[in-house]
Amino acid sequence: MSDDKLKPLREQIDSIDAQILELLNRRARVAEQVGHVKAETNAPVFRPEREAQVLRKVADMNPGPLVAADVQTIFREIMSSCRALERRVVVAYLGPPGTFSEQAVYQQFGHAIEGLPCASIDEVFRATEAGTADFGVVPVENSSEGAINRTLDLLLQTTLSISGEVSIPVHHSLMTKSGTMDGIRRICAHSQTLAQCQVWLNLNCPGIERVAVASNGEAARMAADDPTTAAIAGEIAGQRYNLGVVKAHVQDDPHNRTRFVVIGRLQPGASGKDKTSLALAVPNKAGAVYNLLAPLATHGVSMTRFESRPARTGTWDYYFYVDVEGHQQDEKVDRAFAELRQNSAFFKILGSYPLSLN
Ligand SMILES: O=C(O)C(=O)C[C@]1(C(=O)O)C=C[C@@H](O)C=C1
Repeated sequence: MSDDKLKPLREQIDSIDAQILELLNRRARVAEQVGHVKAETNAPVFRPEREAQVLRKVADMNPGPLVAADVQTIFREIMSSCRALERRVVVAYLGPPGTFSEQAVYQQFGHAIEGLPCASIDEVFRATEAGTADFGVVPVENSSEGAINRTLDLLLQTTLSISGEVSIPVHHSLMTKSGTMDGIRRICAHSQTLAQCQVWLNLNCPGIERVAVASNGEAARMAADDPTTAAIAGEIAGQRYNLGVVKAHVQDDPHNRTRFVVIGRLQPGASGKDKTSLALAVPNKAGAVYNLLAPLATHGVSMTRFESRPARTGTWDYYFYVDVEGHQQDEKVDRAFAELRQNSAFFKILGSYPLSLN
């Protein structure tokens, strides 16, 4: 009975799908032409500022009933596939596959890329600096645990620039091979993850040893090999290694998020809604930090993040990591930076890039 009613509706869907398919391939052929123009001038294939503009535009134009975020997900994949016709970009990230870093890669680049899982954050920087990867994606801060210090240290030294940011919700699950805690003697996860779950673990698993390992993906792999080991990781990592969920959402903060940055040789142009990251240091004397930041206020540039990190060179006391609204090519940002540079003992623009969509 209901099939009789479904049939004409499905015929409509089939006809619309045929039109979508035709349009998608028309779009892809234009992207191929863009690829030829870029190849003639050796221009970069991935243009994050253009992709950000397209994603903002489709969200603004979206009449519904599809929700804007879903429309953006669809268009991100369309652009990813079109981009892959020009060239498939290689993106290094903290592996193994199944980590939140891999999710961040797909959220930024879509799925039509070649992922390069690396054993450490250092390795992601090295692979990108060496040109083995076009881009790297590294975690920079977590909403519960704060800065990822290794990334901050490496950003100071690298010749690469930040060309994008991605923020993703981080929900951790306790998982084992059997899906129960029977016979479990240790719980493995990355040290940041253990810290993000410590209240829950103290309450629920007080007597079980906690072991920090290189990544949550590695913890999941270990749990798959050993029935006495439990892993805390994202459920995608658990699925990859066939683990059973003992308890979902064991992170202490239900709104836990991690922000990642994209690093590479590319320096994106302005997209209209951008952010610039800086690293600075001042001589250790009274009022120095206040004076350092005064030019931002003078030129009306908003600071969205301020982070300090002890300098380990012995030359200065602290490095400051500052994010401001705007692109370094914006006139007021450029003027403020010229003054900041004069007040600083160390001044490095880490990169200007489009604001993340979430
Ligand atoms: O506009 C471009 O430069 C393109 O290459 C096209 C396109 C797209 O599919 O819209 C693909 C890749 C770029 O990163 C940006 C946009």
